[in-house]
Order: sequence, then C-alpha cells, then structure tokens
Amino acid sequence: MSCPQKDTTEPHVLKEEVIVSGKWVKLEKTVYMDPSGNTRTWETAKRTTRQVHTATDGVELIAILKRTLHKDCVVLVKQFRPPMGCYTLEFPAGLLDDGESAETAALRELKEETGYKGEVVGVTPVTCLDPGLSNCTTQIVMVNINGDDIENINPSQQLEFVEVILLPLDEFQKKINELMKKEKIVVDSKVYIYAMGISQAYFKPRELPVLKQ
Ligand SMILES: Nc1nc(=O)[nH]c2c1ncn2[C@H]1C[C@H](O)[C@@H](COP(=O)(O)OP(=O)(O)O)O1
Repeated sequence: MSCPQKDTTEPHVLKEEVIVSGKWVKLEKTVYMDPSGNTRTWETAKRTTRQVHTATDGVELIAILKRTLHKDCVVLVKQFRPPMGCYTLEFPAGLLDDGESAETAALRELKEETGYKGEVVGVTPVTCLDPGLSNCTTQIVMVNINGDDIENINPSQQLEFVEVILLPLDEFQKKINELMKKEKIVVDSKVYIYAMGISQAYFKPRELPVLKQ
C-alpha cells in the first residue's frame, strides 16, 4: 500500500523590510515561505547592535562563587528594567563589544556588574531567546569565581543601579521563591529554569518510589 505524498517545502526567509528603527531596536516585516509553500509575513524585533562576523548579540553568565567554609553561591543581579517596568532578577549579562568573544565579554561583564574576577569553565553554542518575537541570541557562559582570591574578597562593582545578590546553590529555587514573596520582582526565565534543573538534579532522584519507603 502506498502512502499519500505530502507536499512540503523547506521553509525560508524571502525578504526583510525595516518598518521602524530606533537606536537600539528595530521592527521588521519578515516575508517567508512556510512549509506548505505559502508566502507569509511575520513581525520581527531585532537589535541594531549586533556586531559583524557573529551570530551572538550578548552573553549571560552562570557564575558560581566558591569560598572556603561557605556554601557555593550563584551570583545574580537585581535591576530596574524599563521594558518590564519593574525590578528583575537575572544572571549578569551584556552585549558583545566589537570583535569580542563570548568568553571575554562574559569576564568583562562580570567585573563591571559585580566586581568579581572569574574563570570561564564552559560556554553554550549560540542560543535563541524569544524566537517567536525576535532574532535575539545569547551564549551562556559558565564561570567559577575563587572567592578566597584577594581580588574577590571585597569586590567593588562599577554600576550604581545594579545590586548583586548571592543565593546558595543547594537551596537556589527556595531562596528565589522567598525573594519573590518578600519583594515585587520578576525572575528571568533562564534563572528560574536553572533553579528547577538544580532542584531536579539534587532532590528528585531521592524521590524514586523505591527510595521513599
Ligand atoms: N533596548 C534598549 N533600549 C535602550 O534604550 N538602551 C539599550 C537597549 N539595549 C541595550 N541598551 C543600552 C543600555 C546600556 O547602556 C548598553 C549596554 O547594555 P549591556 O550592559 O551590554 O546589556 P544589559 O546589561 O543587558 O542591559 O546598551
């Protein structure tokens, strides 16, 4: 018995037209062919700041502060974000400068936003942030901070309106939830997903039925 053939096309972008452009952000009409071969349009937001020769707009850091006789802590930043109209809790982050690698940008942003000097221990490929709205991309950089290092004992950050928040890794999700109860703050989804992943990895294996008895 033969299966009916389904007509499909490799979807692709045909044309991009700028509708309006500001200094930092532009709105485009994206004309594309869908998988059925129909021509359609999409409203797309883009940053104007993307550097040439890179597909990455910026970096975000999962920075872990490691100190003798202290619990390992995740380094977060709290700041007022105009598009949200409120304070947010995020990983330290920033846009790439011209010619900069993700690793270099991550260590520069860490120093600027938190005062800490770190060491890169891992980096993701280019990942998308909100692909139904925008072509914005990020690379997440894993960084360890030696908190016993003299340079990291009293870190002084350079940004007046950014508050550094340290939360213990072993109670990460619980501490975020407590902070959200105490303050009117919106948590970045990557931060919360990381917290859920850590909880899952630490605690869920112990919830296997056989181990619960
Ligand atoms: N969408 C934006 N609107 C602005 O009015 N200004 C913006 C936007 N995006 C970035 N910026 C400005 C604000 C900062 O002065 C610089 C660099 O931001 P950076 O620190 O690299 O990134 P964030 O910490 O994530 O803001 O760009």
